[in-house]
Formats: sequence, structure tokens, C-alpha cells
Amino acid sequence: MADAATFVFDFDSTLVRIETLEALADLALAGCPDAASIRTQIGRLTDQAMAGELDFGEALRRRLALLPLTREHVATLAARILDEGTPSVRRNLAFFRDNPGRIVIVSGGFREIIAPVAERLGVSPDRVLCNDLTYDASGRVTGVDGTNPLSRAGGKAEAIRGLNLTGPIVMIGDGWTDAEVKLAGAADRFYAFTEVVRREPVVAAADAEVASMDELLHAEGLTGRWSYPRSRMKILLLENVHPAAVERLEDAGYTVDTVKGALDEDELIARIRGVHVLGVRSKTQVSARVLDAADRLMAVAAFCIGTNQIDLAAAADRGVAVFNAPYSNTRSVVELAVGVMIALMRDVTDKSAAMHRGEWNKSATGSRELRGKTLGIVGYGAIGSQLSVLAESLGMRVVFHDLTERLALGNARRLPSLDVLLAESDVVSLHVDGRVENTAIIGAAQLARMKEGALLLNLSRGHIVDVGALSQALGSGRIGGAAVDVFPEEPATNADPFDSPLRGLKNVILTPHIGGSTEEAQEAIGEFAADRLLAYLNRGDTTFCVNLPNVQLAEVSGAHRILHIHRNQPGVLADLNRALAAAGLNILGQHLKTDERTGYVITDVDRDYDPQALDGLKTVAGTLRFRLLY
Ligand SMILES: NC(=O)c1ccc[n+]([C@@H]2O[C@H](COP(=O)([O-])OP(=O)(O)OC[C@H]3O[C@@H](n4cnc5c(N)ncnc54)[C@H](O)[C@@H]3O)[C@@H](O)[C@H]2O)c1
Ligand SMILES: O=C(O)CC[C@@H](O)C(=O)O
Repeated sequence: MADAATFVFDFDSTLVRIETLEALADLALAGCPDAASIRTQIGRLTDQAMAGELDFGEALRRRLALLPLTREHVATLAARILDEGTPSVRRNLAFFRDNPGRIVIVSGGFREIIAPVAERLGVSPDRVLCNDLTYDASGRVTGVDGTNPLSRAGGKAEAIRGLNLTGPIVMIGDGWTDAEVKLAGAADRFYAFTEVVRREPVVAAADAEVASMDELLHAEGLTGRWSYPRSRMKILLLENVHPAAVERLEDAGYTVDTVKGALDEDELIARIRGVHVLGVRSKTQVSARVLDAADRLMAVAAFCIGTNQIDLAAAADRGVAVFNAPYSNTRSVVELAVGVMIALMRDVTDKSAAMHRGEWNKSATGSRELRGKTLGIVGYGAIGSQLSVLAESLGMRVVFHDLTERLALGNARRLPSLDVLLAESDVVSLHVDGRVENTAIIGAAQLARMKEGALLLNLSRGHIVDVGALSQALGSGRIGGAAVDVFPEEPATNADPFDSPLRGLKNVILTPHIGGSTEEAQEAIGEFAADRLLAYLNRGDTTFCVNLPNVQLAEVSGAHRILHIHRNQPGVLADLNRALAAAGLNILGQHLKTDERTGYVITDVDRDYDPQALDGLKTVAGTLRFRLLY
């Protein structure tokens, strides 16, 4: 049988996320007046050596000579080096522990610093090839042992050859001295490790680049901490999603690309190939055509409440989960609704505009209090019911109409129909969802049923109101004022122009779809939606998913998890379990949840199985998507 490969790891910026010598310089130069200039010289020498521009041994000697380094400094760094482990190395400790005979550490760094890390990784001391510092009687570092090949240029290749390893040798590192190992013929493959630092010449000289241990193990066909390297999973976030989301997703190891504005259908089709997760807000249409062009897509997140811009059924039919943030901007919309109601009642915006033109018009005519007026809320969901509470606390009477049964809060009264509500209300506020059937539910006929001079608010979706009819009713004075935040056609970016028949009308407040656009709401949405995505990607949890059955799941532990999304048709679970049994998989736990369209089966199995056995599961009739997680 062929010998298994030996993995030879560099230390600085590979197994740990620091450059040892720079960390030692920080300690040795603390309080030194020339510290900044010496640090700069040391950093420059390190970069030159790592990029292959300066002989390594020469750079090491020059750097040590610049430093008042002592045994205590070395001991201080050694004491905290375990905290400096590279994140992907820390999460793959099991790989090191399971393969003690296949790991070597080779470094121009120093034994005292490397030894604690080698011990944690289970690498035996004879497989740790590194420099030995020399000290004078007072404990000051004088240099390194010059007989050690690692103190010289090309020393890594020589040291590795000295081990007389059999089988393929795989070199992993971030620096030029690591690339040299392959160039000198002492390694069969060289991976440029770029999780901590990415050096172009090193990447260019490598057989492949790996941005984490997970990518390395994946490239070598080995089992790592995760079933798939997260850095290879591409997340594309459009429409200026809050940085909190980007940070959360990147911290979890995923690769995130962002685009400031929305993309139109063709632009999105051109960008969607290779994307695993798409994030949008309200402007990007995720149509069936887009979903057809998506070859890797697993999930879509609406970083907002509304999901009418996403073809939810088409996504479910392709096994693509869709999430939103149903409550994160609710309060912001409600506060804006209260604000514009008061502003309309008092004609604030027209009076303010007149003042800016230099006109003083102190008059109470047509200005009214909210207190005692009737607010009619159409759509008594999260926003409508929250508005109900705030409006009552301002002294308004609240009536509402909803298609489904809703708990009336406080003294709010449910009305049997939209028409009754329109006839009773001084202010009508629309908070229905954006389903297609709600198109133009407020048109000329409904406006005619409203009280003379009543106010209309639309902070829900643009297509709900026939804006042509509203403009006529406002122009004729039939409707006393309106606040509109959402429009049938909205510009894709801030640079695009806006037009509407509502422009220029008296006592009409137009806002650019900012009901949910507060700093608090955007941050909360970013965090919530990112967490939902991570729960789905990392453990298959579909809580709050709007188009697949919701299943709440704990982290996978001591098992492998098989996620199977299928068309809801008879016999799928039986077929799936037959396939699992045929493959000899031992089931540790299983959940099934279905809705009228789709089924979701989660099966945790013993880790001990032949991976090829899983192929049979993908062929179960009705399968839409199959995923393995660990
Ligand atoms: N302007 C903004 O920036 C902004 C921000 C957030 C949400 N929104 C929009 O606000 C709306 C409400 O959001 P939500 O979180 O309260 O949604 P929700 O789903 O909690 O509530 C919607 C309610 O409307 C009801 N409904 C639907 N159609 C109806 C109809 N024709 N007649 C009566 N009731 C009907 C539903 O039964 C539901 O109770 C959505 O359209 C959402 O997209 C806008
Ligand atoms: O931020 C947006 O683009 C939309 C906000 C709002 O309409 C929502 O649905 O939450």
C-alpha cells in the first residue's frame, strides 16, 4: 500500500496568527524611545524575507541584532502562544491529534515558542524542526545556533530531507521559505496558506492556495471539522446590507461579497453562478429565472420584513430556503407612521416649506390633534398591532380590519370589512403584506368611501394603492393628505431618479421607502438574518424560514447530519430510510416535517460509514436537495 502523505506545516502566520519575531520585538522594545523605527525596520526585514527578496538567514541575524531581547521576553511569549492559534487550526485540532505520525512542523522560529503549540497539536519533539536561540550569561539573546540548517537560507528543504520521510510530502505555509521547499524538490505539493496573510509571490509559486485548514483538508480529501470549507461558500449581499451581517458571516468563516444597490434580473443572473447564499432587501427581484441560473444556491435572506420580491414557491421547488427578519424594523415603521400622522394633521411639511421660502403663515385653520380621532388600521399584523398600541396611548380610537383572526389589543375594535373601516376612519393606515392579491386594494372606489378630508398612510408596499387614483383624490381635496413611503416603481439606487403622480401635491409627505431604515433596525436586521442563515448553513435549522417547513435543531454533535429536502409526495421517507438501511447507516435521530408543497427530513447518523453509500440517498424519488453536515 502507498505511504500516506506527510503534512509539513510552517509555524508563524500558519499554525499561529502572529509573526513570532514581531511579537518578541513588541515585548523587547516596550518603553524604548526608538521602538517605532526599530519595529519598522524589523517588519520590513520580515516582509522582504517572506516575499523572497532577502536571504532568510541574513534577515534573521539582522532582526535579532536590532533587538534587546532576553530570556524573559521569550518566556513571556511562550506563556501566551497557545492563545494565538490560527482559528481554522484551533477548530481542526482533531486532525492533528488523529494523525500524529503524519505531521511535521518546520520553522525559522524558535523552539521555546513553538514547543507549547507542538505539544497541544500532539506533534512529537523530533518532528519539530526549528531554530535554537543562544543566550549570553546575562540571559540576553545573542543569535541562533549556526549549525542548525534552519538558521540559513534554504534551510527548510535541508531539514526536511534530514527526516528521510517516505511517501508524498505536502508543504503548507505563508512565506517564501515555504515555497522554496517545493522549488528545491523537498516537497511534492505546496499549499500557500492565506488565512492570516496573503503574499502574491508565494501564492503564485504554490500548487494551490488554501485560506484555512478546512480548505487544506478538503483539497487533500481528508475529513476536517466541517463537511465543507466555509471559506469556499460564497455569500452575495446586495442593497447595502448592514455591516453587522457581513461581520457575523465572515467571522463564521464564510466568504462575503457586497453590492451597494439592487441588481436587475439580468445583472443578478450574471452574478448568481457559484453563489451559495444570496442576501437582498426589498428591491431585488429573485425570480424563477434567477433561481434557474443559480447553480449552487442554498438559501436566500431578505434583510427586511417583506418577501414579496422573492418567488417563494419557485425557491421551495428548488430546495432553496428563504429567510427574513420579521420583527427587527417593526418599531421603526410604527414610529414613522405616528410621526407622519401628526405632521399631516398639523400640515407641518407644507408650513415648513413655506417658511423656507420666507413665508410666515401662523394659522390654526385645518390643524387638528390626533386625540379623539379614529385610526383605521388595514392589516393587523406585527406593524398594524404595534401601531394600534401607540395610537391608543396618544388618545386615538383604533379600529382595524384583517383577513385573518387577530387579537384586538387594548380597546381596538375589529371591523367586518374594509369598506366599514374606510367609512369610519379619520386616518387610514395600510399595513397589509405584499401578496399579489393585494394589488390596488385602495383604488378610486375605496378612496371615495373614505370620510371627506381623511388622511391616508401607506408604509406597506407600493402596489397596494392605485397612486393615479390617490393623486386625483388629493388634487380634488376629497382626501385631506397622505403619507406615502412605498411606490409601485422605486429607484434601484440612490443615484437613480424618482417620479410619481404624487409629486408636488399639497399636504403629501413622500419618503423614500425608509419606514424600516433606522440605524437600530438595520443593525438588528443584519444580526437577525445573518444568525438565521448561520443556523441553516451550520446545523440545518429552518426556524423562521418562510418557504420550507420550520424545524429547530441543535448543533450536530458526535454524528453526521443528513439534510434531505423533497417534494411532498407519498413514500419519500420510506424510500429514504430504505436507502439508509441499504447503505448500512446507523440512525441516531430523525425529524420529518412537511408542508403542502415540501418535506424536510433531518437524519443524524453514526460517523462510521462509507461516504459512497450516501450517493444512493440522492436518487430517492422526489429529492430536491441533499446536504451532509458535520
Ligand atoms: N416601509 C417600510 O420600510 C416597511 C418596513 C417593514 C415592513 N413593511 C411592510 O409592511 C407590511 C406589514 O408588515 P408586517 O410585519 O406587519 O406584516 P404581517 O405579515 O405581520 O402583517 C400583515 C397583516 O396583513 C393582513 N392582510 C393581508 N392582506 C390583507 C388584506 N387584503 N386585508 C386585510 N388584512 C390583510 C395579514 O393577515 C396580516 O395580519 C408588509 O407589506 C411589509 O412588507 C414596510
Ligand atoms: O429595507 C428595505 O429595503 C425594505 C424595508 C421594508 O420594506 C421591509 O419589508 O422590511
